[in-house]
Amino acid sequence: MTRSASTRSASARSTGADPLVVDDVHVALGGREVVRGVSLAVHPSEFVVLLGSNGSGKTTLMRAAMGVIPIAAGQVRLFGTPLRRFRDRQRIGYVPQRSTAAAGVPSTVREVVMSGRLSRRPHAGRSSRDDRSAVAEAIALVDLEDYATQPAAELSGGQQQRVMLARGLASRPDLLVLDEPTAGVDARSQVALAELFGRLLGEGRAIFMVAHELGPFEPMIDRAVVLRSGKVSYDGPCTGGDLAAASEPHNQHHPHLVEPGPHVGIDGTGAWGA
Ligand SMILES: Nc1ncnc2c1ncn2[C@@H]1O[C@H](COP(=O)(O)OP(=O)(O)OP(=O)(O)O)[C@@H](O)[C@H]1O
Repeated sequence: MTRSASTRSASARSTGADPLVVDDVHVALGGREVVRGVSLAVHPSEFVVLLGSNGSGKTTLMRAAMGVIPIAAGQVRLFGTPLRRFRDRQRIGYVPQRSTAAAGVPSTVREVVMSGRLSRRPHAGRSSRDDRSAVAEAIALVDLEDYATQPAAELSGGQQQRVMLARGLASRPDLLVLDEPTAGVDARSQVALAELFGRLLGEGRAIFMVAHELGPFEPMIDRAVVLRSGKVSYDGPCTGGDLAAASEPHNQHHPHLVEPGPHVGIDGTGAWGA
């Protein structure tokens, strides 16, 4: 069992700058402002989830915070450095929404995961021993050792998502940024993912994740931030009625907040599904 979220944060927060600070950020897409003055922070070793109904701006905010799309106003700081000056990309493992390992290129699982080391090797070239051991470690973390030399495109959808997660972990990031990593992932794999997150958080890494359901992650989450029409409608603990109230009436994606289902503990089977 992992330490409680609050204990983890209290001990880790004393060291280093916050992995992510979003300060009054506005983002426009197609001439429409879809993120409207959002502020939030992810502290060291914290697990923060971003919730909200479809179209509330979660992916847009995450992409803007990662520098993928421009910010119209406001500021993002990564590990204390303004986004435009941030160069330590290896400190962040970003796994975008619906990312699959099948990009039409016949790369093996190991090659896809190795591409996650590029931020540590700006001049490319041959991989180092450290690169290779980090890649092996990341593949082991998602339990895909048996598939390392197989073409990634031949794996199931769930396995490909794990390949992309391993790619995000390959640089041994201090902040993991994940856009719906559990979409379409079966309950057993979610439990395994929660166990993996518990280990990463225990090592002092922070996680910022877009989710539609909290499932087995709930006990380890420090804070939930809810977006509604591009604005923060809630920022606080992910238990209790306040979160459910903030999500109303757009809580169709958070059925557990309305009607708790059977609880899946993080000490479950720990095995990944297919
Ligand atoms: N390229 C684009 N051009 C114009 N509008 C866009 C574009 N991409 C997204 N939008 C709009 O921006 C709004 C926010 O979309 P976004 O994908 O950030 O929401 P979301 O909360 O992540 O939704 P979901 O839960 O469905 O992933 C939506 O109204 C969407 O239609």
